[in-house]
Amino acid sequence: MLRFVTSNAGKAREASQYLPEAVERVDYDYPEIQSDSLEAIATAGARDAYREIGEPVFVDDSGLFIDALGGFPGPYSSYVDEKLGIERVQALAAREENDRARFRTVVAYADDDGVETFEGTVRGRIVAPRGSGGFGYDPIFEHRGQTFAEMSPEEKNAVSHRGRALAAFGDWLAER
Ligand SMILES: O=c1nc[nH]c2c1ncn2[C@H]1C[C@H](O)[C@@H](COP(=O)(O)OP(=O)(O)OP(=O)(O)O)O1
Ligand SMILES: [Mg+2]
Repeated sequence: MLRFVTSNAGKAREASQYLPEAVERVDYDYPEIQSDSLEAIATAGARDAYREIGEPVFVDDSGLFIDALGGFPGPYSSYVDEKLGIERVQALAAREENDRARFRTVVAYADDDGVETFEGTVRGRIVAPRGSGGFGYDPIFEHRGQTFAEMSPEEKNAVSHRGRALAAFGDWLAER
């Protein structure tokens, strides 16, 4: 059994696919360090959560990086979603000519041997909100003509940043 430490139910729903063991969500909001690096944030979070919970755990730190805005909101995606909301982020992006963006996830797994990280990226475009599935920025992120909020969870996982990071994590778990 794998423990996924996250305050985000949407992440937890997507996490069981690709992993060779059952996933149990631990709803603990570990302190997030401030950094430009998702790797650094996820690594510190996994270490902290492992210390707190006393069992092997993994965490997921993700962000939306908009090319024309220098990668904003990036590692601050959660804060910006909370303070501005996705419609205002989309409005900022709509003022630019270049609508390209990428989502990134870093999964960090911590146990007695230390921390291992796994990365996933997907490229897309920022569009006016469409769709009712998914969570967070999904309605404004379009990949091959569909927003992530217009995809089923399986369709999103098959192409998403999180799906790719989880697949790499799953391969590592299966081989270790
Ligand atoms: O697949 C995704 N599709 C759309 N939006 C997403 C996705 N993945 C993360 N997001 C949003 C959620 C949060 O606003 C920010 C990441 O912040 P991040 O700190 O990683 O997540 P969180 O604070 O919601 O949960 P946690 O307790 O695991 O830290 O980007
Ligand atoms: Mg967070």
